[in-house]
Amino acid sequence: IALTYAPGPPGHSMIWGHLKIMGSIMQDVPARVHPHVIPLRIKEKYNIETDYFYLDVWPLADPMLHVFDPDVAQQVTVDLALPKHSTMADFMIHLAGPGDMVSSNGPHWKKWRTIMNPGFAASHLISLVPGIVDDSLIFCQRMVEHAEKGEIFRLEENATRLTVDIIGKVTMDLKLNTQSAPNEMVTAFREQVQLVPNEGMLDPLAMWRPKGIYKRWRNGRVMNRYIGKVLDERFARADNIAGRPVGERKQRKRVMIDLALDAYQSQQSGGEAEKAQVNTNPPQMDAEFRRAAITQIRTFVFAGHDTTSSTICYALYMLQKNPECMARIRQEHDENLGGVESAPQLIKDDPHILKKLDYTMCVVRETLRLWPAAGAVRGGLPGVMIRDPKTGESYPTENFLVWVPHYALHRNPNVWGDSANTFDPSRFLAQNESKLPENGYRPFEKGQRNCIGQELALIEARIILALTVRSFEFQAAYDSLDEPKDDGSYYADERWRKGKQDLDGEEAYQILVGSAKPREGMPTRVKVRL
Ligand code: HEM
Repeated sequence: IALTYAPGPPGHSMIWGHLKIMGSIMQDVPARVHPHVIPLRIKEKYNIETDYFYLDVWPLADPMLHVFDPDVAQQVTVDLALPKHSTMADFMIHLAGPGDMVSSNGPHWKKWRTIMNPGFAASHLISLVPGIVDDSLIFCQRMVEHAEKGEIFRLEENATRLTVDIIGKVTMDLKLNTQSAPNEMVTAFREQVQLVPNEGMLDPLAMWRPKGIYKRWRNGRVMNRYIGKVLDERFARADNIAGRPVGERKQRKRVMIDLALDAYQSQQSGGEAEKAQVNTNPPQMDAEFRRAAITQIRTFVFAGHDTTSSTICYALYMLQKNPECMARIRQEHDENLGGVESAPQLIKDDPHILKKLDYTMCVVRETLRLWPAAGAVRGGLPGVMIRDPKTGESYPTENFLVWVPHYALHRNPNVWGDSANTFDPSRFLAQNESKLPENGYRPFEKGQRNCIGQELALIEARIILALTVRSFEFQAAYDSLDEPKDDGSYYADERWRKGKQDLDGEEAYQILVGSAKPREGMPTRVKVRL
C-alpha cells in the first residue's frame, strides 16, 4: 500500500522516479483534471487492494495518505479528528487572509465557529428564502436573454454570480448585484481564486511570478478595503456601539458581519479594550479584531459561493443527460409548486414547501455524490494511527498529508457497487436510505469540521432547480468551445485546449479552480420551454 520510488541516494534518481510515476498516472487524463480523480486510477494501475494508500512523490507533493475507504475516512475526520494540514492555510491565506475558519485549528477555529453558528440556524435560513428566490429570478431572466440571443454562454459564470449575490446578503446584508453589473470586490475575488496554486503541480513557478505576486497583493487590498468599509459602517451605527448593555442594543439580523460585531461587543464588555474604546470618539474597533473579522467574512464569501455554483451546474447537467430523472423532477414541481408563473411567490410565501420536494433533494444529493465540490485535507500526528477495518492493523499518520478525496470515495465501486458511476437520485429516497453505505457519503464532511453552510447550499440548489427545470431546456455545448472563447473569463485560456480533452469520455470533468469546477465553465445553450 505504499507507493513510492525510493532507490536511495543520490536523491536525483528518486526525483526522476517520482516524476515517472506521476507522468505515467497523468498520461491517461486531461492535464487540467482535478487531482481528486487520481486516487482511484492509482489504485487500479498499481493493483492496490486497500482503499487507502500512501503516496510519496516528493518534491512534487507532500508525502500523502490517500483515503477513500468509508471507515478510515470516518476515523480521519471524526474519530481521530485530525487537524487541518498546513497546506490548507497556504491556500486560504490568498483568498481570506491569515487565521480563516476553514484552515485554522484549535481555540481560534472554535471561537469563530461558535460566533458564526447562529447564522446557520434553521429558522434564520428559512427567513433567507424570499431573497434567494429574488436572486434566482434574476438568474432566470439572464437565461431568457441567453435563449433570445441564441448564444452559448458559460453556465458556471452565471451560477457564480447568482451564488455571490446570495452570499453577499448572508454575510454582509449587502446587495452585490453581480448578476446585473460588475462589483470590484467580487472581481478581485474571482481573479484571486484563479491566482492561487490550482495548477501548481504543472507549473511550480506559478506562485513566484512578480506579476502574480503583485496581483494577489492588490486583490487582497481591494477585498479588505471593501469589507472593512462595510464593517466600519455597521460598527458606527448607534445600535452597535460597544459598551452598551446587550439587552439595550437593537435586535439585528443574523448576518455574519453582525454576528462578528456582537461577539466583539460581548468580548469587550468590561474588558481593557472597552476602556480604551469608550474614550475614543467616535469609538474605534480594535485593529486585530477588525482584521480577523474581515478574514472570516472573506472566508464565507469564498466558501459560500464557489462550491454551490458548481453544484447547480452539475445538477442541471445530470438532468439533461438523464431524461427520465428530468421528467420525474418536473412532475414533482407540477404536483407541489403549481404553475411556473406562480411558483416563485408560492415558495416565498411558504418556504417550508421546499421540504415537500423530496426528489429534488435526491437530485441535489446525487449530484453532490458524483460531482463533489470539495474534499478533506488533514495533517497526521505523532502516535496517531489509522486502523484497517478488515485486518485491524494500524498505520501511522505522522508526517503525512491525509487526504479524503470525496470524488474517489463517492465513486468507489467497493463502496457503491456496480452503479458507482451511475446517476440515480432514487438511491437517496427515504425508502432506500437504509441501503446507503455507512460513512460512504460525505460531500459536506462529518464531525466538528463539517460544512457550516450545508443547509444553506441545499436550500439554494433546491430553489434554483424549482425555478428553472420547468422553464428551460439546457444543453451543454462542449462541441462549440470557440463561441464563448472571447468572453474574457479565465476559462477562455487556450493553453488548456491542447491534449486530451475528456475523462473516460466525459467532457464536463472537474478542474481545480478554488474548488472543483466544471471544465470550461460548462458552455451551455438554453431554450425557453414554457
Ligand atoms: C454545495 C456546496 C458546498 C459544499 C460541497 C461544501 C463542502 C464543504 C466541505 C467538504 C467542508 C469540510 C472541509 C474539510 O473537512 O476540510 C466544508 C467546510 C466549510 N464550508 Fe462548505 N460546502 C458548501 C457550501 C458552503 C456554503 C454555502 C458555506 C457558507 C455560507 C460554506 C462554508 C464553509 C465553511 C466556513 C467551512 C469550514 C467549517 C469549519 O471548519 O468549521 N460552505 N464545506
